Amino acid sequence: MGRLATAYRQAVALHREALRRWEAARRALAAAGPAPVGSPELVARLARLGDELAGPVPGTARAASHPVPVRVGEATTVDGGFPVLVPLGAGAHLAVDTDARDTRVGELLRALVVRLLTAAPAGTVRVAGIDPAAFGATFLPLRPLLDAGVLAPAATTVAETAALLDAAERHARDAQGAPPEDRELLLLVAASAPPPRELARLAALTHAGPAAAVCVLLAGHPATGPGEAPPLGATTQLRLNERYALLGDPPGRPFSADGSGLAAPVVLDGDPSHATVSALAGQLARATRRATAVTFADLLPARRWAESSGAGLRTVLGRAVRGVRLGASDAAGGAAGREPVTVAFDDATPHWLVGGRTGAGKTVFLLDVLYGLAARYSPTELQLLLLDFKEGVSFTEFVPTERDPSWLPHARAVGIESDREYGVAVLRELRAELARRADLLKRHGVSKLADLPPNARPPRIVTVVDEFHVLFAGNDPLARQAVDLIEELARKGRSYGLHLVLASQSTTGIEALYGRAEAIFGQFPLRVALPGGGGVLDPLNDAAKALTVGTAVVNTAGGTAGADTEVRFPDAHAAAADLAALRHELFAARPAGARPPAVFRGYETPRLTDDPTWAGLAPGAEPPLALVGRTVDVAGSPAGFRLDDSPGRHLAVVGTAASGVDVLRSAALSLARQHAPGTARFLFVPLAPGTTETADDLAMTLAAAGHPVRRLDAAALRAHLAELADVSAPAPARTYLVVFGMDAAAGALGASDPATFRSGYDDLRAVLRHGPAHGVHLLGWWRGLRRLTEDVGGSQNRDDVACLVALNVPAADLGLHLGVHDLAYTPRDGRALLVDRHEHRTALVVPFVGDGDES
Ligand SMILES: Nc1ncnc2c1ncn2[C@@H]1O[C@H](COP(=O)(O)OP(=O)(O)OP(=O)(O)O)[C@@H](O)[C@H]1O
Repeated sequence: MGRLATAYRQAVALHREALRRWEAARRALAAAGPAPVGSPELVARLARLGDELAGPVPGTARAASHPVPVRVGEATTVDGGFPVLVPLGAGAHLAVDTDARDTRVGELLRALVVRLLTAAPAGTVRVAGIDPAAFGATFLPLRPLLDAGVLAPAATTVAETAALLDAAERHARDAQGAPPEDRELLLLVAASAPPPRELARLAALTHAGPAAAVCVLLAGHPATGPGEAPPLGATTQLRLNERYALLGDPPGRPFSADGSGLAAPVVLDGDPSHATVSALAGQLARATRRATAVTFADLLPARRWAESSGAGLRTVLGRAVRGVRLGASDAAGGAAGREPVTVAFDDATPHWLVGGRTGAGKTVFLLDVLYGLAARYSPTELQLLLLDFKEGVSFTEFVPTERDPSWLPHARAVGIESDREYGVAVLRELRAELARRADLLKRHGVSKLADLPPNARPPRIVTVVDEFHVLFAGNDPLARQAVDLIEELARKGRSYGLHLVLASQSTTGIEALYGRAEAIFGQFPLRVALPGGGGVLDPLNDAAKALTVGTAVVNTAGGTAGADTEVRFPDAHAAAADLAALRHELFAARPAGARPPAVFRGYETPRLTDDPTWAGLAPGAEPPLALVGRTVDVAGSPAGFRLDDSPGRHLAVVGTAASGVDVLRSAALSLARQHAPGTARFLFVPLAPGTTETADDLAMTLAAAGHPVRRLDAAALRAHLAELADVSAPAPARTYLVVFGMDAAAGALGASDPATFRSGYDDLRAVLRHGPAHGVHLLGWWRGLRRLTEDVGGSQNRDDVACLVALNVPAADLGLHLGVHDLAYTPRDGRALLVDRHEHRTALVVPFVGDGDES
């Protein structure tokens, strides 16, 4: 038999598997029958068969578990040529004795990479190159594959090669432990031989067997230099001479009986065209995108509200990103595996710390988690407190709005663009809840929530604080309170089913945390690093370095290296319609009598007439309530003062801010509403410039409601004060003296009466002391704190005006006036500090703004 026929038989034997799949090829073989060696007919049939045998059906070869026949070139004989294929894939490797500085070798290696990738299903083969001799140039023509995430940047230094081999060995170990269908092939292509140590490691991989799912293409082996080249396992050897390549026997499927290899010299295939490489890269990138797309539906359970939160809360966050990190980037391009990644609030991970620069997907991540939880647990199992400190819309979708009156039934309180005071109020509520739960556990004789009988078990509460660094900003008393509260809640919350999620762009450099960060964050074992959020991980853990938007590292060991899972999570913003549908579904299923969450919107300007407390005011209330705004607390409770008959029940509004007028107006209007017509009189004294109109408006409004009203000037004010100060006179009707710009009365009040030697201030102070007992109350706006102090007769008399609304007054001055050290107040637009000296009450409030249509 001629050499051609022998080689032909060898080739057929080698490709038996491929032939089985190729029905057409089998038929061609059967039809071939005996043909004379060298006949043109046989050569033609061989050529046809060669085309068909060029490889398996593209995209079907499971190269990780079975070697795939891959074409290397064409054998030439005197009778003609035929394609030569070698087995490559798990457990079958190739070595070339010349390195890629010989262009034929570089071309061959690139052709093999492209063919193997073409043969295998997308996402099942990843490629990493080693190219110390040409500094990676061998792989440059494959650049599109790099961009598609299939090819890792080539390792060119010893360190990079060693790191790559670390990853490859990890990959081999993981693959050996994985079921064959889950393995993916790592194709390691050494364009030239690495240094001896690394070469030995590479050689060892060729002995690791098919289960390691590694295929090595090693050029420049055996090394020509001194020293023994390490023996390779299961490797087809290719030797180059000037014109041809000589192919050794493939492992397990020898061409020859005596080990001499293929009897015909081979002309190696040239470079794949750029178009081929680009097309393949495009196709793989598309397939990767399809395969890695994680959708919002992936996060949802089969049944709504079917889970119990007894032992903890659990939700699916996304899918694990599969694959080895090869060098600086991930050759898998972050391909998502099938395995869902679950995160939990339980004994092991009671609290979470989330980091990520702005735009890294923090809001999306939080929405994914919140909807995932809300779909699994009913509101009797889970409640949410959501706090956002940045300008934005993070949690707006959970609260009723005009456009969408539904809300998330789990949400108890939602703060949007929150004030720090609101944050502290929420934390205080939580601490109160913690105390209630401690009592409950004690009564049942158990030490943690999970041990309570199901019918007595309160819901777990997850509190999310987005941009929490704002809460701790500065080093003022408020920041310290916040830190204290967080520390206590973090320490004790675990046992009581209270869980915290602190998210921020920066977790370092928070002054108020100095010396305590470790104690606090030590209670947050679950760390989530989004892009730019590596700060939540251990400084030695760089797992978050190469993250892209849509992926995160989840670490369950406080950020220490080795406990990382990279996860791809869906873009909740892109699935807004699905989210809304789910929210509506959950809303429709809310328990009977469910109430919407308490909402605090930092930017909102409340109006008296919209306030539910105003609506509930009616004549006959004793003592009457002077409403001035809303408290910055969880419930948004009314802010005001009860004007009873004890000395000092007067209201001073202090500060130059024009909103002082609105505060007085709200107080006067709300008081008027609590008196039947004719039972209280209102004396309006507009002294500050620009207040006449407001005073007149108010006077008209109250008169229309049947209340006796009068407008006074400064002189008349003094006369009335003298009258009202006379306690021997019969008590007048309930009287409210409403003074806009009390400080402007200095001239009128300061002068002493030549007959009695009394000044207006003497009368004023008498009214402040004794007025309330006679039904007389002063409501005054002072533009400066010093004037107020002087008017009441010095700070020793400050209790004579016990109700204070401080607008833009510096905290230091205010603290001095009140005799309070370390007052936590930062004056700003739209906020005021309410102080009731009798009730020892201090609260940040949002004063009502007037709209002129309270009538
Ligand atoms: N899983 C994802 N897949 C794809 N795109 C995403 C994903 N998560 C977020 N994005 C996109 O990234 C952008 C930023 O997301 P997001 O609003 O959550 O960022 P953020 O960290 O909250 O930003 P900021 O703090 O500035 O508000 C959005 O355009 C969003 O669509």
